Amino acid sequence: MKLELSALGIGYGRKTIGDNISLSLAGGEVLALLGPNGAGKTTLFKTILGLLPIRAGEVILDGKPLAEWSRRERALRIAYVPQAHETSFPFTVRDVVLMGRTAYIRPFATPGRRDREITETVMESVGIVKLADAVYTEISGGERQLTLIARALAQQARIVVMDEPASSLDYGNQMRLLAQIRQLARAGLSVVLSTHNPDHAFLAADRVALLKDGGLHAVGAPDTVLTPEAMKTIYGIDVVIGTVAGGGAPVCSPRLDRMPYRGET
Ligand SMILES: Nc1ncnc2c1ncn2[C@@H]1O[C@H](COP(=O)(O)OP(=O)(O)OP(=O)(O)O)[C@@H](O)[C@H]1O
Repeated sequence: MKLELSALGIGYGRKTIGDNISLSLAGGEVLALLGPNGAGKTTLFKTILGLLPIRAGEVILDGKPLAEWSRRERALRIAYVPQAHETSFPFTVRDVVLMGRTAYIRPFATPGRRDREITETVMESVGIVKLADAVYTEISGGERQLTLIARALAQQARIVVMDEPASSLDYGNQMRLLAQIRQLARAGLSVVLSTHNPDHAFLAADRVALLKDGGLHAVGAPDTVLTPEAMKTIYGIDVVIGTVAGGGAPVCSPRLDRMPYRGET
């Protein structure tokens, strides 16, 4: 399963948000998308998913333009983890996860045993079994995020698009999610995730794409793209990037001597 964006233009109505975005995603690859607030990450994801119209260029899914796949065919191939703050009806967590099986259930049919088994398995794998009967609108932001991740996994698509999947998770769940993303990639799935944390890209991504001012600023391996120069250009922050002794992963750390509060008493 391969996803290709070719000179893609994204936006809303007459408003252009991004242009000339060309990217490809291979099977088994994890791509992290970074960029400032409002850069267009969610807009790009929604365009890839067919939720927003393509303004220019093409999205090619497995050799065929996105528009030529039916909604159901797309759902069998691409799963989406939206940002968790988007509201929803008061379903139980189990029902929300089961919704990931929709594309597999015939119209007017009820979920079968296999759908229910897969639902239980993915709830187990993201650690939300104890929440299964809780009402989705009455759980925490992080628990909602885990529920949406489980729903996407239940969909068993070959491509998973995740919009800031770690943003509300505690430190343990962030690391477990990143490990799970690597596990999905090892199983041949492709994952695109947006993140505001460069360390997450170092931990889990094969490639990084930096989105800025409506276009791709850089695409490549995390250690070639996430440089102090790029962080300064994208976020306006001076950082150092290095590996922590004692087995730590590469980290991006702000330079204390350049922090705005430097000099305060
Ligand atoms: N429904 C909409 N109609 C018109 N413009 C929109 C709409 N939703 C978002 N925008 C605009 O599109 C731009 C990109 O928004 P988007 O949500 O894609 O950014 P993002 O990179 O995901 O940001 P963040 O990191 O803050 O989540 C923003 O300037 C925003 O104001």
